[in-house]
Amino acid sequence: MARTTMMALLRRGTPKIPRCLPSILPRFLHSHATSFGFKQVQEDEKSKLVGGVFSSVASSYDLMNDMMSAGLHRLWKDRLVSKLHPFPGMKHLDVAGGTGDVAFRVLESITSVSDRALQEGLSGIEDETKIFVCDINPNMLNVGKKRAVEKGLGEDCSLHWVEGDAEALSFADGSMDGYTIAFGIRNVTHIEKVLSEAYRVLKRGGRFLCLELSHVELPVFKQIYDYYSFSIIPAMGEFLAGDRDSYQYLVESIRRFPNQETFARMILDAGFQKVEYENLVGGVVAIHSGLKL
Ligand SMILES: C[S@@+](CC[C@H](N)C(=O)[O-])C[C@H]1O[C@@H](n2cnc3c(N)ncnc32)[C@H](O)[C@@H]1O
Repeated sequence: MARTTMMALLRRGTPKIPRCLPSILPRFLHSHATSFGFKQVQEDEKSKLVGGVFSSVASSYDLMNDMMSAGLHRLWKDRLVSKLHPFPGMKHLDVAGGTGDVAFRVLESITSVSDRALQEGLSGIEDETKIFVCDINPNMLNVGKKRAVEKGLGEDCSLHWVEGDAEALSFADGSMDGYTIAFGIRNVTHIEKVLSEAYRVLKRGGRFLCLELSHVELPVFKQIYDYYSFSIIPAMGEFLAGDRDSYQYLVESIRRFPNQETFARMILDAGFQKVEYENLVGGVVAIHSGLKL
């Protein structure tokens, strides 16, 4: 009996592969482990988990930012935008733009340059400014759109809200004068892909700027900062936003992010030149910059 079955199989040739296997197989073969805070998860799971974090924190995000940083995030974002040197007519992309904090600042800065030029009687300034806020999470973008309306910018045709992934942008090659990413890059699965996409969409001469929570080296300050991060912030998340786990992830993800030097090297490897960084508050935050020449 067994012999006849074997013969039948041999006559039929190669056994049939289930039809769904080719589509499932690559996922098993190519999905690697990656970090989600201090946990190890599969790569394709990470973006879902990060999505869950930001959907959960969207409505309390701006309040929590103010509470956790004692309002300092506003100064850090001002610093980021001052390094961008925004100008009227600029095409700017703010990736992981969330609720629009950086984009509003870029627009404000451009408006004040335009107003000054008008006051000085300068004419002929090209003003087809376009600022794109790109984020993977529609909940964060929706909070941003509401804020734009509250600020009287609901009808402003310079601001564009785009749902999209930093690792695979929908913008054309060489289409942007500036690219910013604030507190976003440590949440992505492949930092290298984000950097190469930033490089691709920038024009020659375009500026890349990244504001990110970084690494504190000074020993005593580090101890205080660690205590604040791991004991106070998750408790604040629980008390103010009813969500301890998301804030626990946020602090863990900071420790997982490459240090200032390593990250600068990654930006260089993506093709950028004149790469430098500035530490703020002893390295709690760093602003990295580079040019596409
Ligand atoms: C901490 S928030 C920062 C928001 C804003 N840039 C700010 O500084 O207030 C991080 C944002 O990154 C977004 N994000 C995470 N992964 C992303 C990805 N792969 N592509 C685009 N946005 C992403 C989240 O949805 C979230 O809005």
